[in-house]
Amino acid sequence: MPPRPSLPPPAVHLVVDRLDYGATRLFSDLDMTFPAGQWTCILGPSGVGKSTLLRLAAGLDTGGVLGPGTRANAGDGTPLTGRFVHMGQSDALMPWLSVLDNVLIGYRLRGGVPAAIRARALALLSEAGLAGRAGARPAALSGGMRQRVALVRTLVEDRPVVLMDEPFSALDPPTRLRLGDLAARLLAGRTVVLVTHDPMEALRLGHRVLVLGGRPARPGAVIEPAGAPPRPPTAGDVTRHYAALLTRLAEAVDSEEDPAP
Ligand SMILES: Nc1ncnc2c1ncn2[C@@H]1O[C@H](COP(=O)(O)OP(=O)(O)OP(=O)(O)O)[C@@H](O)[C@H]1O
Repeated sequence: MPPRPSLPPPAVHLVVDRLDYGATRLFSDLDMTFPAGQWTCILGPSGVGKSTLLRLAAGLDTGGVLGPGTRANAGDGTPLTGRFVHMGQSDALMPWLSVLDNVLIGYRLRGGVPAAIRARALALLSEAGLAGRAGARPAALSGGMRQRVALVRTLVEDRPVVLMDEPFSALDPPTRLRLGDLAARLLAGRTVVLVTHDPMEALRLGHRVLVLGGRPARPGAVIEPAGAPPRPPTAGDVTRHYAALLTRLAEAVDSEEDPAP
């Protein structure tokens, strides 16, 4: 059984009246809700704004000029502070800390690491194929190993809302499959927003799958594959939606490269 989150998962409500980078308006009149306890997987062309959307949901600085109505809250309007964890594209590992201390850095900064959390971190490192690496420094690891450490750090945080930006991108396909299953199992019942470039991964892991496209960027129609995640790659609804999702992605890429006059 996955551990129960210490707090019930809220929905995430993101409103962006506008976000500009110079003359480019990345978002305008965006209003999205990520339902409580579900995985929403977001795909879209490179540069469309997926990482920025995730940063906005996390309340992080985007470096852009925001409209005054921009806000990210729980579905009931309360702040998300302390209830989410954000895993960005960079692994953000501290080079001077060991793998285990990197995984536990949130607890260390908050004043202490309970013995049960330390044991859980070690168990998760083992499940992520990093048994025996707990004492290593990040520089001694491959890119895929470092990404797995960042994933374990995210999982150990035990937050009801999890925002992940391409968490499996540096992994070989079998490891990617295995760690996707691990994350789905451990994060069942949480509110998860996952950015990925992999339609198969989105259809395997998502309760809801959508493509972000256009400029300003907008979410397309939501696909809701049947069955509980993680679905095997051969699941009927994974294969059934795969071609349509690829087509939607290709259309979104085409519209980026060849905007209408
Ligand atoms: N701090 C910034 N200053 C200027 N432009 C920015 C900044 N951050 C993002 N952008 C621009 O905003 C757009 C969206 O970036 P973002 O990283 O969100 O895209 P993405 O969809 O996540 O791309 P990828 O799939 O390649 O990771 C890009 O054109 C990017 O160049």
